[in-house]
Amino acid sequence: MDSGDNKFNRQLRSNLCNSSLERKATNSPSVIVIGAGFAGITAARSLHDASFQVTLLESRNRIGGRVHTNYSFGFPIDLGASWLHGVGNENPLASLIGRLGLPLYRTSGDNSVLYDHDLESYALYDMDGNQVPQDLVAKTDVIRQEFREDMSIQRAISIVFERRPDLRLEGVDHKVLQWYLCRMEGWFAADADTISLRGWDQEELLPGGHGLMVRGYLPVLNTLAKGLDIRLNHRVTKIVRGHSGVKITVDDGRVLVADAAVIAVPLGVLKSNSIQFEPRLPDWKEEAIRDIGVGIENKIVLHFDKVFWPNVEFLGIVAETSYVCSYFLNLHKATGHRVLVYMPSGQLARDIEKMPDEAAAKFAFTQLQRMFPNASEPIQYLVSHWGTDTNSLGSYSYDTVGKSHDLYERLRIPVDNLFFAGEATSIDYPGSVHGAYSTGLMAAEDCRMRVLERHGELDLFQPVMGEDVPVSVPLLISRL
Ligand SMILES: Cc1cc2nc3c(=O)[nH]c(=O)nc-3n(C[C@H](O)[C@H](O)[C@H](O)COP(=O)(O)OP(=O)(O)OC[C@H]3O[C@@H](n4cnc5c(N)ncnc54)[C@H](O)[C@@H]3O)c2cc1C
Repeated sequence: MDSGDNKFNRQLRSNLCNSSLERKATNSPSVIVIGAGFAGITAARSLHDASFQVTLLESRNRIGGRVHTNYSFGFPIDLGASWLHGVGNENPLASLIGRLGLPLYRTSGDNSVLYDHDLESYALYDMDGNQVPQDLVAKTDVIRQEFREDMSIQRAISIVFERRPDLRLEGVDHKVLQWYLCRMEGWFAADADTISLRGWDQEELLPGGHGLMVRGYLPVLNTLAKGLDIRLNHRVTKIVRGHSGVKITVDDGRVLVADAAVIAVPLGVLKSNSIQFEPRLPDWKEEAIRDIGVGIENKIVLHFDKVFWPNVEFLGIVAETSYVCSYFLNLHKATGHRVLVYMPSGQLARDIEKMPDEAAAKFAFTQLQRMFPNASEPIQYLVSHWGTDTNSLGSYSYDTVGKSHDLYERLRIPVDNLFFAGEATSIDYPGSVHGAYSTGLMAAEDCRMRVLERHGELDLFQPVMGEDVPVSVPLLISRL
């Protein structure tokens, strides 16, 4: 009987006759990295520096993925990630950003309201002077301990209110609570009725607060990508693995082969099954792909010719439901540019993504007019589409109700000579740039070890770049 491996080798040999097949003719181990976002570029950089032959395949006509610095206003605007979460040496990206001398604008302290997705630093008081949400948080935590089954945050809050009607908020207090929920939904890019109570405040936050990348994230990416063999407009459609290598098919029919592959495409893309795996991925991997949530957050960026709003970091509208609440990031305070960024998430983001860009910009402007009836019309706008873009199909991952946080680790674990990277493979920092970066380093190291073990050449190659590079230049942070 023919073993799967023999079949695979025969197939490879026959493909060598195919003019559309490419393989590099050198002896060093070869790796194909799929997806030139932060994770993929980091993995490719690391393996390249460890003397591997690396080819990086990217479906878009640009690098960066969910990091996308746009210059059409004449200055940098990040349409995807814009904050470094955890502005301190513990952040794996700190040394690189510090060496590049890129300035950061800290928008908050560690426990500020802005990023307090676990609701704990509320400063909301009821008419009697009680700090209501603190109590709400404590009671919500009791619900978590009491119920063995996981539930959504929204369900937990309603149980608290059923038991303690005195905690129910009325009038503006209720609306302000909805606004905080709206902020929390922004953090997870998902609605409160889908966010897991168990996972909700379990995320590890690095110390140092949150710093906006004032000049955009692109310079960091460009530095990591320097000198790499990056093939843009190469959408991978099929991945075949066997003991002797991997065979990767691109949408124009070309086939590339290598010793191993690092898969660094977004979780939303894996969920869509637009990449065929042969043989199929194991059940535990498919379950992880299915069960980790992917949320949506978008940015509608409005550029004005004059400033008509107050000099605060965030502007918000409170309302009866979190869906109707909204908030704008004031980039003028951080960068000096006359720009406000509207950031809808969850269902609202999904609904807005169905609109043409002009209507979406108008919608955001209408929200602004509710605060400033005399607001002048924007002179330019930009609208992101992270939910419907086939290259992302979502903004970032989050814990859904009843699913274990270990799924992130399952998504990361290699399958034969396939290694997985990307924000959704980070058990410590999912949904972040530094999480994606760390997983790129990890996948590269796993790949290097496994491939060299197989080649019996573990001593011949340099280790991939580690996270413990000394920080020689401090971060440039305004508002310390
Ligand atoms: C609106 C928004 C705001 C955010 N804000 C922040 C923030 O302030 N701070 C923060 O830390 N994080 C933030 N994030 C999250 C952060 O951007 C992501 O966690 C991180 O960039 C993900 O990197 P990645 O390499 O895992 O994936 P990606 O950056 O998505 O890279 C994957 C790459 O794979 C490519 N690809 C897809 N399909 C294929 C295919 N079939 N073949 C080849 N290539 C393919 C894609 O084009 C993409 O380039 C934000 C995200 C969004 C969307």
